[in-house]
Parts: sequence; C-alpha cells; structure tokens
Amino acid sequence: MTRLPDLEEALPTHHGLFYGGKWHSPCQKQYRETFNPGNGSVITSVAQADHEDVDAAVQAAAEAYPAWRAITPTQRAGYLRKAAEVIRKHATELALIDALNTGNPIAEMLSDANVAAANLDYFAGLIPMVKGETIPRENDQFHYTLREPLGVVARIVAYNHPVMFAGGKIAAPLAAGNTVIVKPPEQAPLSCLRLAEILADVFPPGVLSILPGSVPCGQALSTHPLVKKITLIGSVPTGKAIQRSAADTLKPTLFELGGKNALLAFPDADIDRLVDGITRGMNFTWAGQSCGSTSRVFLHESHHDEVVLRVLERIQALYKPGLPTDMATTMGPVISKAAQERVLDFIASGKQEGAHLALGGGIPTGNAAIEGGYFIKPTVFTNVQPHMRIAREEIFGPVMSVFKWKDEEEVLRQRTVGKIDAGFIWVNQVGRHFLGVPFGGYKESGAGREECLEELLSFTQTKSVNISLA
Ligand SMILES: NC(=O)c1ccc[n+]([C@@H]2O[C@H](COP(=O)([O-])OP(=O)(O)OC[C@H]3O[C@@H](n4cnc5c(N)ncnc54)[C@H](O)[C@@H]3O)[C@@H](O)[C@H]2O)c1
Repeated sequence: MTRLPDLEEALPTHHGLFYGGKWHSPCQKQYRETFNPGNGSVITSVAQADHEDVDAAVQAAAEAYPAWRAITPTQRAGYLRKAAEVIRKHATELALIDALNTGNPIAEMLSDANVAAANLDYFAGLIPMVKGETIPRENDQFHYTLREPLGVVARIVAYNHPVMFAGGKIAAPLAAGNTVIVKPPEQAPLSCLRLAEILADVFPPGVLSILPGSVPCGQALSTHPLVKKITLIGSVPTGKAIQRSAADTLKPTLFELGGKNALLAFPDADIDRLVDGITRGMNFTWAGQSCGSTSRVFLHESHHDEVVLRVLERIQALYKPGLPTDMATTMGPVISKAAQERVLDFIASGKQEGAHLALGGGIPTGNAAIEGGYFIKPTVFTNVQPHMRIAREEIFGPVMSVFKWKDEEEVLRQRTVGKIDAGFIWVNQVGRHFLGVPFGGYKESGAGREECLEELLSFTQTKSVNISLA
C-alpha cells in the first residue's frame, strides 16, 4: 500500500504569487481562506493576485520569453522531461494536498500527478513536430513556412483536478516555446503552489508562473495585451466571459467547458459491462465533479428495470462518503458549501418536476468523521423527462438521471457515430482519455482540442516566407 507523507511536510510553505522565478506578496495584500471540503475547516489563506500583480507577472514572463524560445528543441524537451521527473517524484504529496483541498479521495488522486507528468513527456516528444512546410513553387517564387511561438500564454484551470490540469496544461505551450502563467482554482490552490515550489529550479526564471487569485486575476489575464493566448478549463458562462474580455486584444482562446454527457444503451448491450460503465461513468468518486461524467443514461425499455436495479446495488456497494485523505475512502464531498447547496437545489427540482428519486437525494448522516463536510449521497433519478432541469443543465454533482426509451427515432435521429453532435464518442466504454487522441467538446462544451498534436500547434503561429529566385 502507498505510504502517505506527513501532511504538514506535504503542504506548500509559500502562499504568495510565483513569478519571475521568485515569490511575491500581492500588491493589495489580499488573501483568501482555502478550505478542507471533507470537514469544512479552514486550511490556510492564499494570496489573491489583482491586475497590478498580473501586470508584474506578465512583464516577467515577457522578459523570459526571448531566451526561452531561442533554446534548441532538444534543450526544451530536456526541461519538460525534468519537470515530469520532479512531478513524479512528488506525486504522492501532490495527491495528498489535492485530496485535502478538493475533497477528491486520495486513493484515486495518486494518478493525477502522473497524468500531468505523462503530458510533459508526451509534448516533449512532440517538439520536433513544431515545424514548417515548403509550398510547391511557381515560376521563380520559393515559399516556406515557420511555426513560431506566441509569447506569454495564460492557462486558467478548474478545481476538480488542480495538479493534473496545472501540471499537464503547461506542457504544450512550453513545448512550443511560449512562457506560461497558470491561474489555479481559487477553491483549491494549494497543490499548484506546491507545484511552483518543486518546479522553481527546473525552469529558468519567468518561464513558468503560478498566480493564485479569483475572477479579477482571470479577467486581468484575459485583457492584458501581452498575454497572447488565454485558455480555460471551466464553465460555459466563464468561457463566454473570457471570450468577450479577450476580444479587445484579439487573443485566441482554447476552452474545455461544461458537459452533460449521455450514455446511450442499445437493446443488444452486454448487461454486465453496461452496469459497470454506468456506475463508473458518473465519477461518484469525486462526487460527479467531472466534465466527462455520464450524467444522462438512456436505457432501452427491454433492459431498463434490470439495469437500474443492478446499478443501484452496485453504487451502494462501491461508494461510501468518507474522509478524502483516508486511503479507504471511495467517495468524496463536493468542493464547497455553495456547490453543496446548488446540487441539493437540483435534487429538489428533480423531485418537484416529477422524476423518481431511486437513490440518495440528501446529505449523508451517521459518520462523525465527515460532519461539517460538503457531502451529498450518491443520487439516482429514474423516470427523467427531457424538459426537466436535471435533464438539461450540468449539475457537477453526484446526481445521475436515467431515461427510458423504446423508439430509436425518439432517443436519437441517427445512431451512427458520425451523426452524433459531440466532440468525443466512446463505444463499449465510458470517459477514458488517451494521450494523442484529441479531447474537447462540440457546441458549448468547448472550442479547440487538447492532449494531441493539435493542442501543441495551437500554441504556435505560422510565418510564411517568400524568396524570389528571379
Ligand atoms: N471540458 C473539460 O475538460 C473540463 C474539465 C473540468 C471541468 N470543466 C468544467 O468546469 C466547471 C467547474 O469548474 P468551476 O465551477 O470552477 O468553473 P468556473 O468557470 O466557475 O471557474 C473556472 C476558472 O475560471 C476563473 N474565472 C471565473 N470567472 C472568470 C472571468 N470572468 N474571467 C476569467 N477567469 C474567470 C475561476 O477563477 C476559475 O479559476 C464545470 O462546468 C466543468 O464541466 C471542464
């Protein structure tokens, strides 16, 4: 069994802003409390960057940019691989910090830092693909293209997997020769601060900055003229707000936004695999807080009753809310009191609109260890109808909606993969990511693709060169 480090030793000692290779206090001396969602206690307070701090950090990142883009691809790959190695070495402590600060159970978080490290290695390997082309010439005109970095890039990340997102999403822009500023989630910034501590000596000063803060910090990054691209892992309204604030500087954007994923089961489905897929796809482990959770399950009437019964049994056997830092815990809380209230409101609306509450539906009781935490029981509604709020809106909590269908036309106009309007389709399984396979959403779920060559190239711009040979 994995031996966990002492929490006091794992936590970051710095609570400020990391840029220009150094730690800074925020100009306005603003700090914000950060919580342990497992019991509602305050862990510590963390600096909040405002527009002055953002400006200082962006200037430092802009100063570091010319030297960073000038090093050879092989040297740059070496930096990224070193970062991956350091993150792997600290994977357990990073997981422990995230478990404490996000509420996601530690046993499941152990892989998050390794995913971040895998991204760094993957994009280090892809660096040779940052290259141009020659274009067939006509007459005496010779043309070729160069791919160049953009400059300073900012990446804003959500709270559900802070270290996986922050550690993994620096990889592509750095690989392409940009300098990067990460804004950690305001609810759970501690693992990102620890990341800054362990990577402080890996990259040259100014190449990687970690700027904790909330909305004003994100807004300042999206409007700053020297930030040449802004990306978000977050909600649809925030994506739209960033798109608007980035418009004045014509900044390109890259968005991974909300999801209301559907699991569609056909009559010939293998029942065992279906039950497993439905149960796991909802990500009850982190209280459903994943953009990829299959929160809508469409079951054919021929197997609906049997599958529901087995899924309910399976969920009850597998997911027991408990302290996130305990290795035995299988289900954590949601991130905050506000999130708990929002999810409970969705549950109330489901009942009110006539869905059948088949499981859960409230706050777990009887476990003193998690009293005061932001827990919600694993919840399943059946008899859900398309007009209900729980059917239409992203809940980002442990609430599954089950629909019964009989007519294929009614559930979907065309069953072929090509006709489904979604950015990722899994057949015979749910929700997995594969490095190299583009990940992203259609419609309001996002814009742009990550975890693939397209992500790397999206942090470059093309320069065309013409040589007249006449
Ligand atoms: N598609 C994906 O890969 C993916 C992955 C994880 C989470 N998500 C989505 O994230 C959401 C949950 O996270 P959340 O509630 O923290 O999202 P959120 O949109 O409220 O916040 C995300 C980040 O944006 C920042 N922010 C908020 N308003 C801003 C503004 N006006 N300008 C600049 N920055 C701003 C926040 O400080 C935070 O760091 C869900 O919708 C979920 O589906 C998507």
